[in-house]
Amino acid sequence: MSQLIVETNNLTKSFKGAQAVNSVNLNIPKGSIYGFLGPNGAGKTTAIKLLLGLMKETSGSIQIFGKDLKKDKQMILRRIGSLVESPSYYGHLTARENLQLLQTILHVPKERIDEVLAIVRLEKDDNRPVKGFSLGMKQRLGIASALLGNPELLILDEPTNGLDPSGIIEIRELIKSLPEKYGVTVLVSSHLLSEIDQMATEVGIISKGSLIFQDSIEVLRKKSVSKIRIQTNNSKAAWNILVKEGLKGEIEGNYLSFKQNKNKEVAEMIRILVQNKLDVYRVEEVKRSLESIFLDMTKEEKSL
Ligand SMILES: Nc1ncnc2c1ncn2[C@@H]1O[C@H](COP(=O)(O)OP(=O)(O)OP(=O)(O)O)[C@@H](O)[C@H]1O
Repeated sequence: MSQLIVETNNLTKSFKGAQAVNSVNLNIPKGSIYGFLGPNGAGKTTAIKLLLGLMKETSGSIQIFGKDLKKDKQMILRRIGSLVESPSYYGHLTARENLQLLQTILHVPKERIDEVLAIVRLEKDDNRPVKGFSLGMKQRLGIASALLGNPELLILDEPTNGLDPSGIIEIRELIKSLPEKYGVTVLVSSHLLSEIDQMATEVGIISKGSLIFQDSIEVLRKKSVSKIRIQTNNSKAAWNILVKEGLKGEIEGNYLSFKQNKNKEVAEMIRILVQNKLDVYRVEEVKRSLESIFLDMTKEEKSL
């Protein structure tokens, strides 16, 4: 198993008895883009604040870079960059001036400012006051600030919230490039599955404080099993013939639907129907969308 950058053990945070984060075991592998997915109020921000030591857990423990957050907080936090809620900056100062302030606090070389401006593609706007920036540009400056200290782990809480479609694509592409180009592990939260689907390699789904799914994006995608729908000139007759041949299917309106979806099985079904003089109008593959899987998981709150 690959090395875990973040590992939590029964992490729990209660507010007046209500559990915002409930026995969560996060496993974030090194070099991954971990998509932390959940509807609004599910507990994402609370969990992230616990990882950043901004809040104290009620129970459980947090290991980051293989060290206990309670024991080695300063050392761990120095190796993390984060963007939680809106980025903070001075609007009357330029992007470069804002980064210079941070650079002196973090004691990183001046050249790092040009590097992070280039990573987030703000090098041409570096001398403009930030108050004139678009939301997407401000968000990119927030990510530049988070990257300034050369972090090994970058934590981004809903970084695309409030952005227009082109801003969303820019931020997504930027995040996707980070592990490979700069060796950073990324934890990114979102309430949109489509967002996570397009950038994450690992996924954790949180609902009402509990982690209900955690695995690779491929495993989540496999849950969208497909079925085959066939439309003929006589659904009932077609169904009778195929069932007699041992194929299990269902009638759905004008269509027959079958779980058999291997090429050979589909070809066999069509051959049987044609040999029995039925007209085959359409053969389609229907996939359950990831969106519907996510909705089912978060509605039923059952572990998968
Ligand atoms: N400081 C607090 N005091 C009391 N309750 C809180 C506090 N912070 C969060 N909560 C509650 O904890 C639960 C989880 O909230 P959290 O902000 O972590 O969710 P979230 O998944 O980040 O959602 P969103 O995307 O809307 O921010 C919510 O029910 C929220 O009301």
